[in-house]
Amino acid sequence: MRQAKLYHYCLPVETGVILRHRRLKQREGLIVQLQEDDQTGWGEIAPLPEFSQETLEIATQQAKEWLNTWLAHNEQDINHYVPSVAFGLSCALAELHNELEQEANYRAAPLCYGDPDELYAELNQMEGEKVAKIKVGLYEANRDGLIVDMFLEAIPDLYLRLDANRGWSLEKASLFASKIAPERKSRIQFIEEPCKTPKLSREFAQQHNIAIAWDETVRDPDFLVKKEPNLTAIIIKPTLVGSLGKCKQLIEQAHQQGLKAVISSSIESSLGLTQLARIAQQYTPDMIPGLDTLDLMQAQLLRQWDNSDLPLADLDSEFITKLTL
Ligand SMILES: O=C(O)CCC(=O)C1=CC=C[C@@H](O)[C@@H]1C(=O)O
Ligand SMILES: [Mg+2]
Repeated sequence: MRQAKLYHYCLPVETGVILRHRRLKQREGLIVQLQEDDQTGWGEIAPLPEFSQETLEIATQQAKEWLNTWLAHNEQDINHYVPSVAFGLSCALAELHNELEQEANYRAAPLCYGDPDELYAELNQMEGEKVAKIKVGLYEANRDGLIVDMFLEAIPDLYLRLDANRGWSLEKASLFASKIAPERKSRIQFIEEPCKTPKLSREFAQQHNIAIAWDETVRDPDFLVKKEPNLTAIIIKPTLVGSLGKCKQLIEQAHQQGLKAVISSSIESSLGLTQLARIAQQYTPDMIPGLDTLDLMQAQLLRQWDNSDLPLADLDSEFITKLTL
């Protein structure tokens, strides 16, 4: 006997600089629940404005369509659906079939939203491998370079991930690089998409001997995982990429080529985020995932993130509405 439920959620958030061109005040998405016999599976479908191609309206329409085919035992291949829908449904199916382990990797790389002092305090308390992520390309390249170099000098066991979201020209990226002491460059694990095009990013990496990672490029329709000089990692944001199966394939291809694969958030609620932490633990166990986004929200949804003090909202809360299928 199959049952399916679909909910809409809307949570207050303060995304600050993380989304660059748009400051979200609320994060909206869908929650799906599948039940079969005595098993249950949950999933989150939450297209991210500015990053996802699809709107929430399209995602809702597609989710309803798939759920109705599933209820009729005639389900369609989820890979034919938009990425957020394919991902959320595949998580619900994976839970239903007990294919997603419970153990999670909660060691997210702390994100710096602009105030270096805050990150400094957090890093000094961090146990084990020290890895943090800083957004660059929002202020002057010169300033970014000085701040990054200061962190690397002040904390000798620190590794940094940087993210420019294709914000720099080659000149600006070079100005940034000129501020980093040569002996500290190797502690930049990577810069995600430093320049406006992948071609310029490659040129930058080669000229300055700084590692890069693909994030936006992974979502290009003709993207193929390929080892290249100075490329160390690919960033996988499942909500933007698609089904769990597709993400697993990308991770395997990256590992086969000696590249790292980093599971990263698209600002999902704690429901989706804890699933991402479980996916990271299961498929990229040696890699700290990029999941430090829960604190942008004012509440958690249905599932508790390790050690978070945010209130936990349930299905009866003001943030959730049930939809008809
Ligand atoms: O990857 C992480 O460590 C956290 C998530 C993160 O940085 C992002 C999430 C969503 C949109 C972005 O601006 C940003 C990114 O580009 O990677
Ligand atoms: Mg990025």
